[in-house]
Amino acid sequence: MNIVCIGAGYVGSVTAAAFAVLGHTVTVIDLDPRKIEAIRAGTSPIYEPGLQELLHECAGTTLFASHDYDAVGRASVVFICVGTPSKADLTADLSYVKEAARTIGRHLNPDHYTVIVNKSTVPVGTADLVSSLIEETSGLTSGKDFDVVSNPEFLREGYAVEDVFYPDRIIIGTDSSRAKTVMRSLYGPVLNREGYEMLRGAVPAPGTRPPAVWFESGTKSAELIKYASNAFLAVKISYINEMARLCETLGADVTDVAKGMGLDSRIGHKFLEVSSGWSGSCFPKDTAELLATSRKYGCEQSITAAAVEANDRMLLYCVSKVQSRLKSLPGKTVGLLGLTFKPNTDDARQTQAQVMARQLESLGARVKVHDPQGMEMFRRLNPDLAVEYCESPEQVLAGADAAVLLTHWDCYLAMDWESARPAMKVPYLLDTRNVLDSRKMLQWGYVYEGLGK
Ligand SMILES: NC(=O)c1ccc[n+]([C@@H]2O[C@H](COP(=O)([O-])OP(=O)(O)OC[C@H]3O[C@@H](n4cnc5c(N)ncnc54)[C@H](O)[C@@H]3O)[C@@H](O)[C@H]2O)c1
Ligand SMILES: O=c1ccn([C@@H]2O[C@H](COP(=O)(O)OP(=O)(O)O[C@H]3O[C@H](CO)[C@@H](O)[C@H](O)[C@H]3O)[C@@H](O)[C@H]2O)c(=O)[nH]1
Repeated sequence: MNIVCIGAGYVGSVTAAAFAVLGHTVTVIDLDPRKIEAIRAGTSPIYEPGLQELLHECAGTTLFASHDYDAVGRASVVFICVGTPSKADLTADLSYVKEAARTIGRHLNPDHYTVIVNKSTVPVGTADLVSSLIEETSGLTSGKDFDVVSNPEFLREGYAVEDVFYPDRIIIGTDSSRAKTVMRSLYGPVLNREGYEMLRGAVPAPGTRPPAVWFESGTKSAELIKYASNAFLAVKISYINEMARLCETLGADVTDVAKGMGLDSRIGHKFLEVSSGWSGSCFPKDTAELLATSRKYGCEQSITAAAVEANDRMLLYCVSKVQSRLKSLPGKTVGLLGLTFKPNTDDARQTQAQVMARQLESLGARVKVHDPQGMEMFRRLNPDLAVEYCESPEQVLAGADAAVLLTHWDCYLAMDWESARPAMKVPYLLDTRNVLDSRKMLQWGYVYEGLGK
């Protein structure tokens, strides 16, 4: 099939590479010339494990990149994978989706049927909006010349390649049987887990993951499934983080509590890992949009609202731990390890580190930071922060009065903490992920604190 992906970001570049490796002819379109150049050269425009290998395999043979929309006229399927960040009023900014829809309309081929698939996370009703914008600029008729399908994406950054080939479910929101047939044929190899042979071991062996579930619904339900899923996961994390604070007060251990809870198959172990809170380019904006829309329709999602509040409180609680340990922050140096919202990504949009660095600076502390992949984006997104960017975690610890481990990158787990300790002015370490060996850290002279213990 001839496929187009509009947007070469975290979703678009992985989606495009995956379908290209499965043998389709794919053109990825972006406005950013650096991303186009990178894909053409077979190099990854983002840091995502496994993506580089996929791009290397298909760039220039089945995968092409362009800044113009000409390939839309040849495509049977056009994916929309552009960003939907929050606007000032916290609703989703649909300007990129609308612009993409209008431009697709100007390039659609009237001589053949096209399916336009929205993968961006968008408010309920956006598929209908996209459909009417395409009708406006193409002069074609929805349901006859083209259909718009809602196909929300559930990939996780850091595991995006694995998730695209081995999704839990594929949600297809459309009433058009013609569009459903096209989508089923496109996703056939993914449903049948056929990607493995072609990927030469880049993803888990067949049989190690349960089969994907194909689920059809109306467009509105499909759009809401995405927000409902993200909000539910955010609730789960906020729940365990709040429980962690209770554990500290009562003398229980949240790791044991989470393990014990997770043994109930109705609850499960996933998303019960303690942290300073959830963050990143999805949960904050998606919970905000869900709340804004639900309020607009007089149907506030109070559980999601509580999860957001608890999440904000959790981060302030971590700041207060540092503050109470150091007594006063002016003149003190605090090191932050981890600027991305999770390991194995360079994505530094809306992270815990961003909020914590701001809080600490406003309280008078000097802040030093390190991240193995996220420093460039963090610096670009936070030009007003006066933080010192360090080349190594050891450099962050040197001379610091306190350090906070925010993101559990492997390099922080593997570093020589024993040798790094003497360089700290005060060896206080707050491990917000509970990933370091507390016994060893204490033995090496750290004033070590986890969360919920
Ligand atoms: N990042 C994730 O893990 C993830 C997972 C699932 C769903 N989503 C959703 O998918 C969407 C995309 O997310 P992302 O993280 O990939 O975004 P991103 O910001 O990384 O990438 C979006 C890309 O679209 C390009 N773009 C914008 N307008 C364009 C236009 N008119 N024509 C061509 N290109 C255009 C931008 O230049 C950018 O490269 C969002 O709605 C997001 O919520 C993201
Ligand atoms: O037990 C946990 C699990 C996660 N987190 C944090 O929660 C945030 C989100 O983590 P994760 O969900 O793994 O990252 P994303 O890549 O943002 O993926 C989420 O957001 C995507 C964009 O919508 C969806 O596609 C995915 O299904 C959904 O998991 C990060 O800050 C994590 O550190 C925790 O604190 N504890």
